[in-house]
Amino acid sequence: MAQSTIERLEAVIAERRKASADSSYVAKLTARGRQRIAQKIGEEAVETVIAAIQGDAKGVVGESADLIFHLLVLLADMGLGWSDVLAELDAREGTSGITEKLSRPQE
Ligand SMILES: N=c1c2ncn([C@@H]3O[C@H](COP(=O)(O)OP(=O)(O)OP(=O)(O)O)[C@@H](O)[C@H]3O)c2ncn1[C@@H]1O[C@H](COP(=O)(O)O)[C@@H](O)[C@H]1O
Repeated sequence: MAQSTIERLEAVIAERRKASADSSYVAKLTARGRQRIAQKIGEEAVETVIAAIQGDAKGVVGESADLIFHLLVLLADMGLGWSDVLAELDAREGTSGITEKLSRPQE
């Protein structure tokens, strides 16, 4: 099966975690610790929110990419992966009242 963009990026992040901090952003950020990685997620989330409020669609796309990238770095640092997040979302499928309402046949 073809790898998704997220899966390819996860593999790159896993590899770059082992690189030298001089040659890799992932290695440099990882060396600074989980608190700093988490802080970067907060910063990127705020930048996404600001772009959204400004109606800056290109900005939202760029900041969302930064946000998801940093989230993947955090998941890797915690021994987790995107598949864990997808499994959680799958488990929630059909549990929301809104989803049930939307999927119920019209009377
Ligand atoms: N997708 C990304 C990616 N998105 C954002 N960034 C980096 O995230 C940083 C965010 O910018 P900021 O201005 O907020 O932060 P900064 O001032 O550079 O750094 P801080 O000291 O503030 O943490 C920038 O340095 C970007 O280069 C990324 N760095 C790497 N990747 C991917 O990760 C791969 C491995 O990268 P290296 O680890 O550098 O080899 C690359 O091939 C890319 O595919």
